[in-house]
Amino acid sequence: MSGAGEAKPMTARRSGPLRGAATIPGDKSVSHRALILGALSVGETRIEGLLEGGDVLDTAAAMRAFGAEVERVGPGAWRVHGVGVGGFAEPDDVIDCGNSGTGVRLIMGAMATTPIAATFTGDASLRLRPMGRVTRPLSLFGAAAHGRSDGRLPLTVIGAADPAPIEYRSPVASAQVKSAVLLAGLNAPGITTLIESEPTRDHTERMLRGFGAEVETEVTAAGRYIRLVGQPELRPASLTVPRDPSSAAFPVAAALIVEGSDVLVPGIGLNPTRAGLYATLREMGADLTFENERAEGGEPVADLRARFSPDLKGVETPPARAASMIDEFPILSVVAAFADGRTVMRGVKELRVKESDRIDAMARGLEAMGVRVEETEDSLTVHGLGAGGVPGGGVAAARLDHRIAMAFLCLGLGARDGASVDDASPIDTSFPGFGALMAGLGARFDAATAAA
Ligand SMILES: O=C(O)C1=C[C@@H](OP(=O)(O)O)[C@@H](O)[C@H](O)C1
Ligand SMILES: C=C(OP(=O)(O)O)C(=O)O
Repeated sequence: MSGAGEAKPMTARRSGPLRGAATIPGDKSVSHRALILGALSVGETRIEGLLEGGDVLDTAAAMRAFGAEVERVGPGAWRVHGVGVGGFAEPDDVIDCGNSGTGVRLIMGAMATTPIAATFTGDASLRLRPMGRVTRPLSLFGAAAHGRSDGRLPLTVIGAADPAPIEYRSPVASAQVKSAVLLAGLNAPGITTLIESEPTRDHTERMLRGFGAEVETEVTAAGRYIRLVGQPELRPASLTVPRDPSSAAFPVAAALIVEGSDVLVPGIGLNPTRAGLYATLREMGADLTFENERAEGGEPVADLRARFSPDLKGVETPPARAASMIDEFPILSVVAAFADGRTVMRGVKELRVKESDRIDAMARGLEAMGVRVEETEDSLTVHGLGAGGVPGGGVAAARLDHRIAMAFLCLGLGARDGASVDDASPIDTSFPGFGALMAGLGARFDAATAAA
């Protein structure tokens, strides 16, 4: 869905207490992988709790274009009839991955070792994002990629007819790069090895095992060696997608900064490779508890409870933690504005190549709300104003970035004069129903830009 829709300006007013339980949609990372691995297995996969946001719906459409049967059988309930490893058909049109870096990069990996060609595109945000990080390792399997300069979309991948397995050390801490290499390795004979220096989210490895592939991870002083045995026959699976911790972060953060709040978000995925925000919030002094810790669908989950936290303190987040909270820095920056003292986020240059340059988007938006910030290429510092101390009243540019839009709407709920975003429409890519869910807790969003 790459058409530029109409912008939807939105304003959040300063809110009374947020209270109640909030049902968060399914995890976006797990949802993409469930559709792709379902399409690569032989037979019928059943998925419950699939995220029905724009990004994942684009991946579902792409899997159909490569020949899988993908059918919605009820709310969040999907059926995928796969074509098997190496069984992808050549799509007869361009694959449009909309706003989704995960979608396009994982699908390029999944088709790169099958002798077919596919052309990929996306919306104005995705067309600016670097694809060379994926096409470079895919070329080592024997695939070719022809795109715009700097590997930008639109881009055509010609899959390798006679793929050879590779050993590849990822130069960036990226689960998308890792996953693209592992998915390509599925159709290469022998062992494909991906080495990462920092752990990144491991949903691909977990789910590949669940579909019957042999994947082992060895942690050494030289890095994490992830080895996949190629050309398995993937068995279809029945899986339930955990609720998305990256989406849960928004109502949780809003509860921490709005006086009198007490919010429960049940059944949230708490895979340690995703949980860095929650560790950070606790270090800041957040009143955050984890109840009913359990395992669901191969992933650890818990019920999170967040209460208003008037005594938050600024902290430093170390580079080694960045990957485990990479999508949460926008909302952490908002919480940091309501803390006492400085919060310094280090090792975050990957934020510059997300749906927007998130360091710049947060810095300019926070300044518009009366918050002082400093940035370097690789860090963001927010000078907190304490509980109730954020003036707000500005308009933040969302820049086609769902997380920037949600972060500033949450800020408005705790700021003296509220906050506006110029376009809330990207929110549907990852968190359909965000406005209704927040309204259910007591938040007020108006469809207009009130601030000047
Ligand atoms: O693999 C995934 O599902 C994702 C990996 C991360 O991207 P990078 O791999 O680029 O860090 C993250 O930002 C994205 O939202 C989802
Ligand atoms: C970076 C994100 O997604 P993607 O890379 O899949 O576009 C995100 O959801 O914050």
